Amino acid sequence: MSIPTLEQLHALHPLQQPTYPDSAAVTAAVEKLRLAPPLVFAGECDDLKTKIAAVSRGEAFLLAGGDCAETFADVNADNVRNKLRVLLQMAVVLTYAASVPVVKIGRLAGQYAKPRSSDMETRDGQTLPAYRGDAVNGFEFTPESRIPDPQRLVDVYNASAATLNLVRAFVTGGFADLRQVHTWNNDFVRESPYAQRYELVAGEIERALTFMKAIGADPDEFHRVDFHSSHEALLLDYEHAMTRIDSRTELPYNVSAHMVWIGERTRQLDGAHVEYFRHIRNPIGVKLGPTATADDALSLAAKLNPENEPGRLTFITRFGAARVRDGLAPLVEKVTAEGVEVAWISDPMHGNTFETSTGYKTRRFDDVLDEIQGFFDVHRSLGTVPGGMMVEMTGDDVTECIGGGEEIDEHGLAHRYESVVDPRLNRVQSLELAFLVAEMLRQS
Ligand SMILES: O=C[C@H](O)[C@H](O)COP(=O)(O)O
Ligand SMILES: C=C(OP(=O)(O)O)C(=O)O
Repeated sequence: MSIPTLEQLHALHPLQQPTYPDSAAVTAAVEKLRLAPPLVFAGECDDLKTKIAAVSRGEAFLLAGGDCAETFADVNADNVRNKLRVLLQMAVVLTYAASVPVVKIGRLAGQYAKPRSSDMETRDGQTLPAYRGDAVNGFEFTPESRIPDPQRLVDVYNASAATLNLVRAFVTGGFADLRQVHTWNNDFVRESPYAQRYELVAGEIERALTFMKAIGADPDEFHRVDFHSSHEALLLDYEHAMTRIDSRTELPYNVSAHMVWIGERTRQLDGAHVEYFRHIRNPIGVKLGPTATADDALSLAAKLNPENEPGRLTFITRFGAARVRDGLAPLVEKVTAEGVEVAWISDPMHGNTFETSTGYKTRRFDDVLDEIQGFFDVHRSLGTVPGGMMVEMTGDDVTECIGGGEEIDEHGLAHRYESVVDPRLNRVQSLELAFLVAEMLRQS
């Protein structure tokens, strides 16, 4: 099946695309990207697909995490390492407490484009185009900065290449070695009860490793981890330009990330995003929010995974804590009854956002936790598999979400609010979540 041309996709009027003032500059950027080396290889995407198939059978748990929106300014070693470190800590906690392998996926090395509720933003009486991520325009609230610039698509490629290069170096070059479990915790807030709890887990792992080594077992898996990249494939100019035919199979793959997903706002069955996604062979995700019906899910599965290939399709559900129990159950029930192969993942962030009286977009830690609990409850009651979670988090001590052990309140948000779009769990909240979800996983 050959992939549609970019012109054919644009003829379907894709939603959430920027309006560029200079179309020749868009063509030039796209042509440049078409010649760029791949960021990932098709074989790596296939490996991830196999792992997600195991997730859907309940043999592994998927942990996806990273920024809501990456920024070019944050492409540096400290930032990438901090994010990776918390993800590795979360994965260790989940693996140790629940005794299941964890498939690790970063929302990184490409998560630069954001769908927005409104095209325009007004501040102090001035109205400008909304910020749509560094892939599109600048965050600075000036008319010049908010003009969509297609050169940014090339910048996304370069930033993603630099990030992925660092990630690959970290995960294979010793940083992710299990013998570093203590080191990952070194500069953690010592008073945090979760850092202390983590120390206990790390101590037990260390003893187990020493024992294994003593009996002559020191497998490769102790020294390196598999880590995968993902992002919302929103900007079709970029995603189409980053699609290549795999020389082994002659099939098209998006080579900008191992896994890509379709957002809640662009999952229309006859829309351009679904049309593009049905042609690529990567493992793919689709967000399903409270307006999704079981028939929507079935139609999406039929179109995106007609061969019902295990690991190909992941539904990432984001109903909100208040609606997850009633809303998710009918979907899972019908999709399962129809024999559809799918991994179910909870996104406990996007259905739980609200704005404080002081103007901060935030989420309550308790709502995030409750949505995941609801997700587990639904799957437990139906005998299906709660496959994993995708969270917006950072490795830094930001104050963007309310609650958690540190008890950040509305006033505390101002202390260190750095996200350019949606609020992320900070380091302590992320680790705390991992311990609480590990408990749910153990019980399920
Ligand atoms: O990350 C998701 C969306 O891009 C985000 O929630 C949209 O936010 P908005 O409603 O402020 O546009
Ligand atoms: C935009 C996102 O989510 P959703 O499509 O679910 O709103 C996201 O995950 O960044």
